[in-house]
Amino acid sequence: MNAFFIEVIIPLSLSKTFTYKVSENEFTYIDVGMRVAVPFGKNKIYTALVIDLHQNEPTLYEAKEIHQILDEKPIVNDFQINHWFWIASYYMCNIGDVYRGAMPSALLLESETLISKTAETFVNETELSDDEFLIYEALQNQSSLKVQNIVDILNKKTVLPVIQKLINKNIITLQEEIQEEYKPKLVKYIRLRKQYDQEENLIALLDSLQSEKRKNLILQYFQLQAQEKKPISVKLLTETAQTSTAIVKALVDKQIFEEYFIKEDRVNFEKNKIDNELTLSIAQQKAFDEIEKSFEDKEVSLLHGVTSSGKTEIYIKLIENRVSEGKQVLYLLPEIALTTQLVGRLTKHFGNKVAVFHSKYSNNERVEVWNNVNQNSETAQIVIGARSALFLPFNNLGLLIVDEEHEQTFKQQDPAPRYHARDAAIVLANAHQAKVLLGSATPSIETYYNATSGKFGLITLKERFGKVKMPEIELVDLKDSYFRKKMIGHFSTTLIDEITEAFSKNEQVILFQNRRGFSPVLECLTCGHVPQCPQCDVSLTYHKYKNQLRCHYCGYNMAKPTNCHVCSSIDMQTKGFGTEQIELELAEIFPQKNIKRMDQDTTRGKYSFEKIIDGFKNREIDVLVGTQMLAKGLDFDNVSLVGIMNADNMLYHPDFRAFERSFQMMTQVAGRSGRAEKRGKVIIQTYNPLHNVIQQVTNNDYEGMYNEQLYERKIYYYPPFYRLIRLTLKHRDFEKLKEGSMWLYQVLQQNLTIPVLGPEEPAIGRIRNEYIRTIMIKMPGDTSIQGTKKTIQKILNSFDLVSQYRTIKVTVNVDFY
Ligand SMILES: Nc1ncnc2c1ncn2[C@@H]1O[C@H](COP(=O)(O)OP(=O)(O)OP(=O)(O)O)[C@@H](O)[C@H]1O
Ligand SMILES: [Zn+2]
Repeated sequence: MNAFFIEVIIPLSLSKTFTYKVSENEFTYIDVGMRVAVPFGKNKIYTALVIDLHQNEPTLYEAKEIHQILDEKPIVNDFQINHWFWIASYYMCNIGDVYRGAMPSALLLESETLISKTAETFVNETELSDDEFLIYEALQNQSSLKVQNIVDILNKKTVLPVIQKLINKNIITLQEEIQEEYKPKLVKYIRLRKQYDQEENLIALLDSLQSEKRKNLILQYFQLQAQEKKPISVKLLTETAQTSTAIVKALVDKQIFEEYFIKEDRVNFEKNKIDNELTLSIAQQKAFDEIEKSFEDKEVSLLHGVTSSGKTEIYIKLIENRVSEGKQVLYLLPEIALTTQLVGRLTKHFGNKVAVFHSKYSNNERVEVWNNVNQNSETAQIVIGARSALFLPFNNLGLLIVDEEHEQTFKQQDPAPRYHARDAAIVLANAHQAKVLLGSATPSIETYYNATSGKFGLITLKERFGKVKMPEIELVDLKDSYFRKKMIGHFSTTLIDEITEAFSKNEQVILFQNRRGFSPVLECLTCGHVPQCPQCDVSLTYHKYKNQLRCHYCGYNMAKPTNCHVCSSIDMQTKGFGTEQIELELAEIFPQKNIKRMDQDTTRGKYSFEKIIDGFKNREIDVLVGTQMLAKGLDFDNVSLVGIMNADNMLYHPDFRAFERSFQMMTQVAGRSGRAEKRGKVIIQTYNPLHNVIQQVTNNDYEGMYNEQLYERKIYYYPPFYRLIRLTLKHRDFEKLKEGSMWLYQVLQQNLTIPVLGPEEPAIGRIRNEYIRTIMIKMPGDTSIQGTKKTIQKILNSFDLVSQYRTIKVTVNVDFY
């Protein structure tokens, strides 16, 4: 008798695929790329992916039968399956990790998933099937259900399709989702009531008003109206008239003014806005032609365009061409840059052909995009997304754009798969015979190396759009300023003067400080004790607003102590400074100004980032103080000044990329200044004004930075000349970890003929009570990478077999930088 089998991937951290038994009917029905529910382990059900159909009975175990088939058509294609296996092999992780990371979790239901009712959907009960109704009803009485509960309720095994249907109807959701609605910002505007359009009414009104202040306000209103020729916000009016909102409100109450609201993004602040028809400048057009030309013989090209050179508009033109050929386009961006701002710019050109995909989207939204891409639907012909968009079921890609390609967030660090989206995009493009365009004002050293050595095409754009000059950068020597007492808190008087000047012209300011919280540490002046995290080897950061000490690694927090835990002295002082302190100091110097902070602490909610961006764009916020979040391709037209509060702490990170990253970060932040018409200004406060990197930033000398760094990389065996693999070992038992990592190091050392370094205790040697050791392997460009990885994998497998080390967790990170 013939037996029929399928080969599947299970969404668990397992390197093997598994064989299941199917009937002959199922065998003819199933295709590669469909999902099947399968039993695995002790009575657990998982959503597995079919990658092969065959008739070879497994020899090591008896094949179980599948539970049920979940799809009518494949939802994953061969391009993806091949790409996922490539990722597993290149990044040395399990195929199950890749599958799990690649699929939206709504497509991976498993027996433990918690299901709950969607908050406000109106449900027409008569339209539900019996099974659907039973689940719906159960959720009226219970806040959540497991898949197993649903099996019991329906008294059948095949429940996943019903659950999927309810998800599609938006009646239920999976529990891990964040449910927060984004309401576009409404701005309050003011106008005189209609009857005062008539002059006699207006004169009568002015005569009747007793209060000079009120009269003045109305006169100011007219003056503004004549000047601005656009809606007048309450804020603008009170500012110009130098009066309080109370007076405005009094006039509203008296039925003289009326208030109305407009959605922020409908108001156009940009003076030289061009309508949908897009004309490239001469320089942009030239770059565009060069890119198309370079695509003729290069798979990958780099667009190296200075900040605000208008790279986005060039991308749009390139996308237009591919879309008209009927091809799919993927536009990858760092998560944080995926603002409504950019999405708006693209949808304006391509209307409903644009789909957006990133981690803050709900499960339902993600499944919808997945299905649209899979069906090659026009509504998802262009996908803008963060790195995970790379896993969507594209079957006809023509172009992949990786914007801000130097951003380290393209590399996934945890959990596996620890892939680099830029590099994985190049591999995917190859399979589709699609082209890749990398874009950046500050390319990574590796990419620039590939571009100058002829592997990639290189297109350079040196001028800003509108021929605006690059910002003028002024260095302030902090040592000198402190010595001459020209400092107010952490602000040099030069910076304060420039801020005052910007305010006087109604221009906005961005201040950059690469550290959140109020100050890094609290120190006892008597005994020198600095409170430490009990679970990690780091000192706690002081957050003034919450009056807390917090650990930035594990989230541990405690109320700020009033006296030292060691010597009981009450002389505790803060050292160093973060964004919170800058915000507070500035608020003291400029009490009337609206100062907001943008860092991890203020942007946790689904749309909190957007809200701050909107407020700033809207000019309701005068100063934005923030961490590197500010450096991600944001486009504001009224920022004339950028201040970098302290350039030095970035430079001294223990990392081979510290100088490259400092250059990128400062150049990018500086690039937010003066983007519309006028040349912007940047003040960099530093103790090292003569430091090469600071000089390179000041002179906008990317090549200088590149050449110097490349030289260092060469002599110290770093990328692009060497590829690095880092092994991280963790255990709660310090001695065991020490022994185990030494064992692993020695075996690697004996079996590899390339540099193996370590085992090293990293700068933070313990996190969440686990001690950490790292081992680094350096592979020269000319070694067989696949062969070396195989050897490493074998050694790791044997490490796992040593019984006393079995509890040591080892993670592998390929190209971890
Ligand atoms: N051809 C064009 N027509 C009209 N406006 C343009 C054009 N090209 C660019 N701009 C405007 O110039 C500004 C800068 O462009 P863009 O944001 O694309 O720069 P960028 O090169 O991506 O800069 P960064 O690297 O700093 O993010 C934007 O406000 C954009 O709308
Ligand atoms: Zn901690």
